[in-house]
Amino acid sequence: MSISDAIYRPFETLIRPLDIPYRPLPSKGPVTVLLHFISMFRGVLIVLALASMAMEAINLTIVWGLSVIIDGVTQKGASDFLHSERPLLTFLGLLIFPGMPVASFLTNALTSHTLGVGMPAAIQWQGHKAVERQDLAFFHDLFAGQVASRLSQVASAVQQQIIAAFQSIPRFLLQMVGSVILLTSLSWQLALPVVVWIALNVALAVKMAPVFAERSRRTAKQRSLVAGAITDLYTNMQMIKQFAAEDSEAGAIRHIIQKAMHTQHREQRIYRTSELTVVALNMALWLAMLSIGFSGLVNGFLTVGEFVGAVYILQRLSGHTFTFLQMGQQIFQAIGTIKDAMPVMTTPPTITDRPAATELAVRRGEIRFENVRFAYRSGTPVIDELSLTVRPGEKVGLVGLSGAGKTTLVSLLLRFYDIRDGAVLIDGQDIRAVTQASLRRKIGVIAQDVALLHRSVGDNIRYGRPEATPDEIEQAAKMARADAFIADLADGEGRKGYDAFVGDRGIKLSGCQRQRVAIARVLLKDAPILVLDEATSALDSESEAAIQEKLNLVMEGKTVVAIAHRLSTIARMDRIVVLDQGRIVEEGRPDELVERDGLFARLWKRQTGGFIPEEIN
Ligand SMILES: Nc1ncnc2c1ncn2[C@@H]1O[C@H](COP(=O)(O)OP(=O)(O)OP(=O)(O)O)[C@@H](O)[C@H]1O
Repeated sequence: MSISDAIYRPFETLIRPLDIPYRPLPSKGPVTVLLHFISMFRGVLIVLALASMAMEAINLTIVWGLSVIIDGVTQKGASDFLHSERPLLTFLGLLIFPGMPVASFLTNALTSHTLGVGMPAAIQWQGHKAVERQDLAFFHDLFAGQVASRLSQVASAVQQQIIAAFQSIPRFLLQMVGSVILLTSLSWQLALPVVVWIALNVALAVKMAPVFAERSRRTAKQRSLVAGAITDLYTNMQMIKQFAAEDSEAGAIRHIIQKAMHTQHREQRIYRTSELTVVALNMALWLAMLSIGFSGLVNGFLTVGEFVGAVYILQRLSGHTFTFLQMGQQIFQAIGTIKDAMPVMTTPPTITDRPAATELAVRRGEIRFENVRFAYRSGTPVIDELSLTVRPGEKVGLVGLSGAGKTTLVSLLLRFYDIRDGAVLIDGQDIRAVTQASLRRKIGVIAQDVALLHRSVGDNIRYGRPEATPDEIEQAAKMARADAFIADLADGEGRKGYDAFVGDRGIKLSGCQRQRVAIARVLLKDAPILVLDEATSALDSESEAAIQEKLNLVMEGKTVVAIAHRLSTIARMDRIVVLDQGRIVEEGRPDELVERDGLFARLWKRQTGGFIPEEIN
């Protein structure tokens, strides 16, 4: 172990932020959130407060010693004083060294190594655990960038302020009380203006606190709006460039930044005005103290040592009021930041596992929707009294006009939303009575907009089954016919094949290649139920034939619910269910439905080039 390890490791490992068990954040207000995090680190924070109070006590003792030395030397002469007061001088010397540097190192190491690193990590981790539990509707309502920026703003604001508070508040309080006591012991006439000055400062702080809090909250909100808008822009850069909308988007961002600046200016005005008030109070205190001091020297109720001591105390006290004021501002800024981020961190998730939730056991793979009614927040039912049984191993195609409720129905099966009335059952088990994780593990999804993470292709396929071996991954890729293009992949960092990164959301792969990766992923997952959300967009016939062939492979032996747009998929289904405004209006084999001259037949007839048109007149 190196010397540096021996010195710093204990501070670095004093708290292990990622091992602290998750506790839901209180939702009663920003102060309760601050207290929540304070309680997480209370031991270290108490030590920090004691260490910084020790530093202040040392400082005050040195000031007291200084006035005793000045008076002793003037009264007894230097050499007599040195002889008679040796123990006092030794004590003061030990305080200066090693007392002061040791207390200072301890405070700084706890502040920077232990809390400065550990606290934001813990806050970010706990915040992430809170966000991760949220249901999909939460993410639809917020910019992802805004969520991320709020979390990191909270992490940095909270840690800075908690540390500053524990380091400075006890120290400042001790300094005030100690200064008043010390001044009183020197001369009560000197202590009096300080007491009045403290009372006026406290009154100012109490008056300004709510104003600071409100202004800070507004600034934090504007700041996260800027971050959210910019993230939204960068995420959709391709679309923006397609419309050559860079200039108009820049105009919008400019407007948001301008607004944020305006809010910050308003906030800073309040702070500067309070600072000016504090300066005026300090000036008044200096004037009062100097007048009393000089008249004390002239009239003999003060010695030179007492006067020098008083000036030194005053100089530190008035200097620290600024630090204290700044800290007050920062604490309010932190409270504002927390207040703004509270909806992100403390909204209780609406979809949760019941305490007695069991693991979903799929033996046959039957899906049953029983009188299901569902509406998004807007209120009008999107699924209306719908009953449908998908037999084990059956392949059901959902067909209907855009907005009929097909995607919603599939989201309900995955329990992305909870239904208002009715039940969704898999092999007789209500999906609300089983854990969400076990439900989603049993359902493979191939969505029309294949989402890939910015990781290697291999890792994206492994997402289907995290414990899969490299051999199994390659096997799945081979079955999905993805192996050929994967072998040729290379990214900017020189990674090749399965290790090559795919770009944000898989942007570096073609649509067809993304589909194949998605198919390999689902093949690897090998879930008994498959949900297929087919793209409406046209594929060239060769790609379509290739994808269809792979889909056959994935669907084999599974219960399938497919949002089917392509004729080739529709034809392959055992049964077609036609939805209109959240209700089943027709169902049957594809050929039967063509015969029956209903909505499906109309959709079928209007097909051009093999795809169902989005709208019919
Ligand atoms: N997250 C959401 N919040 C609120 N309303 C939604 C949401 N998602 C869908 N809707 C609404 O619910 C209705 C049904 O939408 P859904 O996506 O289920 O239709 P769909 O049949 O899958 O359509 P498409 O074929 O165009 O994908 C639509 O009116 C839509 O506006």
